[in-house]
Amino acid sequence: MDSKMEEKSEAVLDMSPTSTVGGGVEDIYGEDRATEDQLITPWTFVVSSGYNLLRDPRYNKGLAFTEKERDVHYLQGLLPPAVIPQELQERRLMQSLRGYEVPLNKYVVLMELEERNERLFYKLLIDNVEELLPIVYTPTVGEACQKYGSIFKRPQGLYISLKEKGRILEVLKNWPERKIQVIVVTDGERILGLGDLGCQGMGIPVGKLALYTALGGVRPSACLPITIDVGTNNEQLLKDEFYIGLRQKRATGKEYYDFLDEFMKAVKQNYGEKVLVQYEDFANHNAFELLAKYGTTHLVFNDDIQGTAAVVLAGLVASLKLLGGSLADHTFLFFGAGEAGTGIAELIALAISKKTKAPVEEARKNIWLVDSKGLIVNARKESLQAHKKPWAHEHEPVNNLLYTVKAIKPAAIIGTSGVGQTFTKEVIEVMASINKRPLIMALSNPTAQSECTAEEAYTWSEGRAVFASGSPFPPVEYNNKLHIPSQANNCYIFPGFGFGLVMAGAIRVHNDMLLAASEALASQVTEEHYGKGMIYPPFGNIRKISAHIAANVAAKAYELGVATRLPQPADLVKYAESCMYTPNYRSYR
Ligand SMILES: O=C([O-])CC(=O)C(=O)O
Ligand SMILES: [Mg+2]
Repeated sequence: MDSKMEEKSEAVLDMSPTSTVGGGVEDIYGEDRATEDQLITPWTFVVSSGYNLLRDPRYNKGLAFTEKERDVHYLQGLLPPAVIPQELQERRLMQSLRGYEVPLNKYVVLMELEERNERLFYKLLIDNVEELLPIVYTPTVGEACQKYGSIFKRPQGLYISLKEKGRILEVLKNWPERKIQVIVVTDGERILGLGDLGCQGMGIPVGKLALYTALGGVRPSACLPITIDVGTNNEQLLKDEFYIGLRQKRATGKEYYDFLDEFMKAVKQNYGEKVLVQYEDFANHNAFELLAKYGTTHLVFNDDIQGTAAVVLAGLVASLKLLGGSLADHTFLFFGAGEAGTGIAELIALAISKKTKAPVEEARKNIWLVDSKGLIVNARKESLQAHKKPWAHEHEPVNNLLYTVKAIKPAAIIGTSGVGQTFTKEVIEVMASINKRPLIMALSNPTAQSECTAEEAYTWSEGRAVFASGSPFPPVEYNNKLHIPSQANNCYIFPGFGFGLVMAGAIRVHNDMLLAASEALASQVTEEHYGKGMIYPPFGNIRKISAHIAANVAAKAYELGVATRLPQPADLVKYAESCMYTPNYRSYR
């Protein structure tokens, strides 16, 4: 970049209230204030018609355009004569989708549909959520990220790479929508349990935001997927001729944090205080720091730390119906002490402390964590990362999961390590010998990273396990009884949680909102579900569940004084339902 350009790009960032150039009220894009040498984006809005209308995924209806619409919008001749309703389009597409055996092919077909006809895509997703969730989300989305370079067709979100350093605000302005409510951002360093996938991690923000709309009701145009590309340490990708990202090792330290700081500032400048930034699949060594750093200045939420925590806490609370006792009566053992492990552990401790009025430090004592070096104990405290230190309890060192289970005798083992097949037959058998109903949570994603399968958990515990996993498993018949595994995945929480924040115009996230979301989810599990061994409600009702979560979260935001949309609606559940995006076609004048 030459020095003149640099000057300009710095100038564009200088839109502080102290700038000497005047600006109109709510001149959030700096267009009024800009001087001649400052850069702005020349926006135009056009009415779509004819061929362009068919190519516009937001408004395209394909063969569902009525005769009148075809007349008025210059579509005659551009479509075959048949006019078919959306329901028939849906039926036809589901039939063709079911014809594909390979899940990745289904993924590609669905993404193409999203690119072609957005409302039809969401109609399919909402009406067939249980069938399509494993395609647009874990496990298939993991494979899609691994092969993203080969299946890439069109960008579905914003790529912000180190090449754009100093110009991130301009890059944000290249996105065609201005009224963004939710951003999901990754830097691709820890995609599910698959590790560093660099720029190809984009599949995750795209998938998460599809669920924001389908499960939570946030309108698609208000969602923005972002991948921050600071390089990758994945040698295989660096050598892959089809890799779509920067071919360099990851930037770290000051360079990384300065870049993220520019991003966070640009986001606030461009979209204001109320845009939600959801951090997704960052590596542990950055995730905690980013959340702590921006939690006090921005509306940020880390799905892997906080979303997973709220979901798992809900499942634990629900499981008490099957296990008996209260949270404070049980011992929990985590295998994996990263974002998910410590995030869940901390929220359990907070929930116990609120209930028993004991200090959080006291509540932590029945919660044990194992990392790659073994049980986290006091003797290791000096060398532990900050997020692990609160979990160092007094115990002799143990560096094997089986021995740890024997020593700690937990009611639940919760796998959050990203390493598959670690809950062995011996581990489950010991859990079953200690507990009448051992709670086994194999949370790592995608399926191959699961600590054990549902079938293994039921078989090895002779049908007594209460089982939940991060990625879906089919029901298992054991001893003539059908066991229905639960899917303890953060997608139960984040869509409703984010929707609640947006609804209330919240400007900060608070732990009490996580507890509120968790309670709302647990309250949706019924006796019928318990009877089948389930500790989460089925996904079929997810929009209703999301409305309850959103309402509880919004209520908490109002109570805490961080809601800006006033006055508070009288019935928040009804209000949430009434605000949700619906995918049926609209009629065009
Ligand atoms: O994406 C999912 O399925 C859950 C999640 O956040 C992760 O595993 O990182
Ligand atoms: Mg994640």
